[in-house]
Amino acid sequence: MDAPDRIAPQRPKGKRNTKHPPAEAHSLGALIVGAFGRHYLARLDNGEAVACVPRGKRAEVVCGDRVLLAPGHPPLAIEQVQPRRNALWREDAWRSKMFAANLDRVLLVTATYPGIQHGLIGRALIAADAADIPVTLALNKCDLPQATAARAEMALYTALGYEVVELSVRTAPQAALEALTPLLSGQTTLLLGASGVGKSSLTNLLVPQAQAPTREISQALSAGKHTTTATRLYALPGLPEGSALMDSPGFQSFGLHHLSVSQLQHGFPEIRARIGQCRFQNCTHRDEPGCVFTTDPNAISAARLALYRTLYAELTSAASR
Ligand SMILES: Nc1nc2c(ncn2[C@@H]2O[C@H](COP(=O)(O)OP(=O)(O)OP(=O)(O)O)[C@@H](O)[C@H]2O)c(=O)[nH]1
Ligand SMILES: [Zn+2]
Repeated sequence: MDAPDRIAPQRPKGKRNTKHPPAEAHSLGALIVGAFGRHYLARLDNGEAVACVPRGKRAEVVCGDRVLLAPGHPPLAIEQVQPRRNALWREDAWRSKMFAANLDRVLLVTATYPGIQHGLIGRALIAADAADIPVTLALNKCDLPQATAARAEMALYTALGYEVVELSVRTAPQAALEALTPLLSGQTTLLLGASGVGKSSLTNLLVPQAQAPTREISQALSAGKHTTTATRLYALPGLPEGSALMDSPGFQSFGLHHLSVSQLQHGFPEIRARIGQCRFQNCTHRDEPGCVFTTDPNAISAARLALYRTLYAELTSAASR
């Protein structure tokens, strides 16, 4: 952990430095609800929203973090990040970057049209599994004629034990709300999906006030150029206290480079289920003789095996760099 993330040490009694009082004495507890590059928006425990910035250059702060802020004039300094329950990484051109913390669920939206992106789903399932965060898959645009074929494709995930919820956000918004309410109640949910699946439609349905404040906030923080990679956390109106939706527009892919091979394998339920069934105990399931995934065509689908092998190559080449 970087030094700026650590709490300021307690000074001995009687020698109190009034310029830098200990963090515990006056600091304000807050939740990071907006991340715009190096500018953050936090909600204080009294409900007030304030702009804040990390104290150290290298301090890592993400949406969903619980923090302690130094009192003063905004932007307030982020003095400490509380230990995270979990975190997720996103990939940009060259590296993985942490972007979300303290989640209860990932809601991954796909759509009958323009089609299901199995690579994105597979990566999301692995990233979330490694962070121990449950995933619910949503199939949107079930009003379209492509629904029958898409449903059949999604049956793969149901068979692997994942929950798949069917939605028609645009044509049946009330039914979508009813299907999602039990999942979202009292939880912090990260909403993800490829462009065009209906994610904005769903965000607007769940958080009607989402659009306007975002513009104001990003202008106030004069971080307009960062808004495409901004991550925000919205309280969900009409649901119990603590129900929140995290939105990360511009998200393209999960960062998986920090994962180990065993985390990768654990992220595939069908590989997890066959542990110990290959000839070699340390089989990597690529081209070893007697590998159950090569010899038994029912062990895993061809596409999922190909995804596993691609990710294996990515992880091991990243590790050797
Ligand atoms: N038929 C149908 N179309 C939908 C549904 N939900 C959203 N759409 C349409 O799908 C298109 C994409 O929806 P958006 O909400 O903009 O999707 P998005 O995932 O936010 O896409 P980006 O803005 O590109 O990130 C729009 O034309 C929506 O009207 C649905 O349930 N059924
Ligand atoms: Zn094997």
